[in-house]
Order: sequence, then C-alpha cells, then structure tokens
Amino acid sequence: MIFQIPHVLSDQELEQVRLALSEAEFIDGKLTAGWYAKEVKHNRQVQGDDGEEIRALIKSALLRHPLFQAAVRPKHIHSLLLSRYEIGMDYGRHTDNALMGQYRSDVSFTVFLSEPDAYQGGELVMEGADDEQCYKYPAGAAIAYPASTLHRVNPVTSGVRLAAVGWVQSWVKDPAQREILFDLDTVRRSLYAQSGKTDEFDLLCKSLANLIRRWSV
Ligand SMILES: O=C(O)CCC(=O)C(=O)O
Ligand SMILES: [Fe+2]
Repeated sequence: MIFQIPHVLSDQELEQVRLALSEAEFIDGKLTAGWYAKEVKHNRQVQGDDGEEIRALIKSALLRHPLFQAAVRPKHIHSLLLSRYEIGMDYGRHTDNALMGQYRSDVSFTVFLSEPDAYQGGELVMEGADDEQCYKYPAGAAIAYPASTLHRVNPVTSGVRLAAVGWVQSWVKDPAQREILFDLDTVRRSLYAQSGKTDEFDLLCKSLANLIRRWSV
C-alpha cells in the first residue's frame, strides 16, 4: 500500500526545517547508498550530526500522525536522511537495503520539503511490473511505501528538491497484513462514528487486537 500522509509538518515546522537546511553542510549522497545503488545515486545529503535536531523534529511529527500510526505501525524510525537534488541530480532505479544496522526496513518514506512548483522533474517514481506511478506531493506531506518496491527519483531539471527520506521497522513486517489491519481499523472507526460501541464493534476490536497479537514481530 502506497499512501499520502498529508500535513506531517506544520508551516512553522517546515520553515524551521528549511532554515536549518539552508545553513547545513551537505555531502555526497553516495556515502550512505548500498554498493550497487551508489552507481545511480546523484544527490547531496546533510552530513551526520548537522541535522540531528531536524531529524528528531521530523520523526516526532510522523509518529504523532494518526494515519502514519494506523498504516505503518512503526516500531522504530531507524534512519532518516536530509537530501537535496540540484539541477541534473537524480537517483536511478534501486531497492532500499533490507537491513540497516540493527533494523529491518519495512516501510520507506519521503517527506517533501520543497513546494511542487519550486522544481521541475524530481518525481519519486514507483516501478511496477508493467507500469509506473509518479509522486510529487505538497511540501510538508509525506509518501510511505513498502521498502521492497523498485523506485527512482527523476532528474531535477530546474530548481532544487529538498526531501527527508527515512526507513521504518514496523511491528507488522508483511505489507498485506498491514493493509488488512488498516482496513479493519478504518471500518471499526467508521462503525463507531455511526452507531457507537455496539456488539459488532466489540467483535471487530477483538479480532483486530488478536490479529495484531499474531502478526506483530
Ligand atoms: O528522495 C526520495 O524521494 C527517495 C530517495 C530514495 O529512494 C532513497 O534515498 O533511497
Ligand atoms: Fe530508495
């Protein structure tokens, strides 16, 4: 399931992030890419400690978002990179590493930090077996997608694309199981809004809790 998480960052937080990025030191993005992804990764990233405060702000903004909680079921947001694509930069087709340090990457996300009209190109593209989908969301919004997906970032042809890119180990590692839990939770909430705490609602709550018990790792 690929989904948009709107308004992860408030306007004020977005300003704060952009200000910090305007003062940060950027280094070659190849330094954090897997051995074969290095070949196709052409961007710049904030160097180590420089972005610590901003990374913490973005992580906590994601964790407080109800849709991120319901759809991703995060156990740890274990990695977060602050990246910049200038004219001519791109990131060719790759899959993200399955293991990063101590953690598994189940879900990848991008928080868009530049307004869509501030740059041309630079779409995040998900490649399926026989089609592809392009994503470019408003600044402050995020996209989350299974880390198993083949994807790329198209070359930026004008302007600058700023983004925060990260990886999550989920309590539920299988995307299909996460989707079932998300759907059941959505139905449960809508039933509750319509008719309150009925017997049907209680049974759904029981099934949802028991599936989470079975599937969480
Ligand atoms: O910038 C993006 O939206 C995604 C970048 C990416 O795929 C990565 O860093 O692995
Ligand atoms: Fe990636």
